[in-house]
Amino acid sequence: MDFSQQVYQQNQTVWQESIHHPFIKKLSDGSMTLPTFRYYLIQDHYYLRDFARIHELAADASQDQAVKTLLQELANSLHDGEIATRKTFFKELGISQQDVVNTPIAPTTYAYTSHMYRTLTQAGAPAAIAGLLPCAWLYADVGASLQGVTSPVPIFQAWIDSYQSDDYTGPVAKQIKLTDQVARQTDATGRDAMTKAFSRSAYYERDFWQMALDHQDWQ
Ligand SMILES: Cc1ncc(CN)c(N)n1
Repeated sequence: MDFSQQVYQQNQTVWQESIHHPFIKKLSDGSMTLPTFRYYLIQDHYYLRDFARIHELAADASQDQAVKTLLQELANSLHDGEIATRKTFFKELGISQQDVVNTPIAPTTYAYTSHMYRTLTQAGAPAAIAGLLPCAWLYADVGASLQGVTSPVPIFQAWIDSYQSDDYTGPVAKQIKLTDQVARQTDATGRDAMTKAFSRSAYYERDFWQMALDHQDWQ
């Protein structure tokens, strides 16, 4: 069985807790408050900046030219796709640069991004690549789970649409293939580090939704 399928199956409990999380329910039925959505978007702004940066750093750290090229491509598609879409959400909701500056990174965002940097520096590019995968893949699954659902709040629906589009799901398929390719080129110790990185990211993905509902802070 491919590495991706193996870790996907191993992490189904936490994965399904994400897909069925009250945050997703509130987005799709329109009951989420705008302050909660704004909180999520600002934390996700911090997250996506580091997420893109880790693609670039993993590309630099990778020995294989094809892997480097694909990671760079994925970083570019993040900037042109998801990060660009978020700029339109910020505009629509009137979230300014000053609002971002005034909002500290929250504990779960801090822990999740720190986990990805730590994985890269301590376990290397293959584990970092595995740690990036739940982020991409889970949101595609969330999008798929909401096919046929229309949120009554247009900006929530725009968020849902963005994870159902081919522009999003195309790169995800490439990222799954890339992770499997890297796993095949990695020894058992390296694959063990990849497995841990994937599981920890899946865990933080679920906690990210809860962080937003709780408006988590450092108190
Ligand atoms: C925390 C998180 N995880 C995943 C995604 C989807 N790339 C995201 N925007 N934010």
